[in-house]
Amino acid sequence: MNKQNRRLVIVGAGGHGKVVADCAERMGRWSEIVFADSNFPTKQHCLGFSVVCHPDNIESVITESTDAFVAVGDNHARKRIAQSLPIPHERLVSLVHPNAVVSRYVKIGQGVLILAGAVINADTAIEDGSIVNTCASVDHDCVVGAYSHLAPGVHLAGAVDVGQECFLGVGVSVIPKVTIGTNTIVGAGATVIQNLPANITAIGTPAKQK
Ligand SMILES: CC(=O)SCCNC(=O)CCNC(=O)[C@H](O)C(C)(C)COP(=O)(O)OP(=O)(O)OC[C@H]1O[C@@H](n2cnc3c(N)ncnc32)[C@H](O)[C@@H]1OP(=O)(O)O
Repeated sequence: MNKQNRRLVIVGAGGHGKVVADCAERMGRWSEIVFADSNFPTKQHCLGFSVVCHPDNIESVITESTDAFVAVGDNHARKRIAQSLPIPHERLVSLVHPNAVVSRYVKIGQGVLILAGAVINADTAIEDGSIVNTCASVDHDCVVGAYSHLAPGVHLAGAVDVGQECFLGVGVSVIPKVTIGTNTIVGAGATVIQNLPANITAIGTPAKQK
């Protein structure tokens, strides 16, 4: 990709948006990074990058040389926004921080974020719209389902299957071969030692339904 010609529009200029912009800048692939945010026009800048439009008007700033990224922490909102963006799927880019260690045998979807200090080992899949946050690790043969979020310091052992739109809070650990059902939340600091069903919140060590 020619850096001279490409612009990145980040949707969401909140705290998560700052981390995303910093990551994108470090990647050095875009000549210009701007935001679309629902507080526009009141909010004009974020970290020194311009806020150029409201997300409802994002079409006005998208050209053939524009890529986009949705920097919204809430899994369901991120999915909804990503799926309604007026941009070809392949230009909903994934961001991998240069200080993440990602095996070349990892399959990464569109709109994925992998932040500094993350380690992702071989034969793992990180599906569309997922977040592997700062210093999280995902070991061999795992699946992180679409629009899930592994918060900072989450550790997945080998062959863990995290369903779609799950949220694992800061510092969660998961032992090998565990499956976590779709849309389940695991509270900060929990240790998951057995399968968790879909649509629950689990906390504690060992993790149990709240
Ligand atoms: C860069 C970033 O910041 S990324 C974002 C990272 N964010 C996180 O990691 C947040 C993780 N969130 C949590 O752990 C939350 O506490 C949740 C989602 C598990 C629960 O949230 P809520 O439903 O609002 O629960 P609430 O705060 O009302 O607590 C309910 C009970 O569960 C307990 N509880 C809540 N979270 C936890 C937890 N992680 N571990 C153990 N107990 C917990 C509370 O002490 C409370 O107990 P009580 O009823 O005996 O008083």
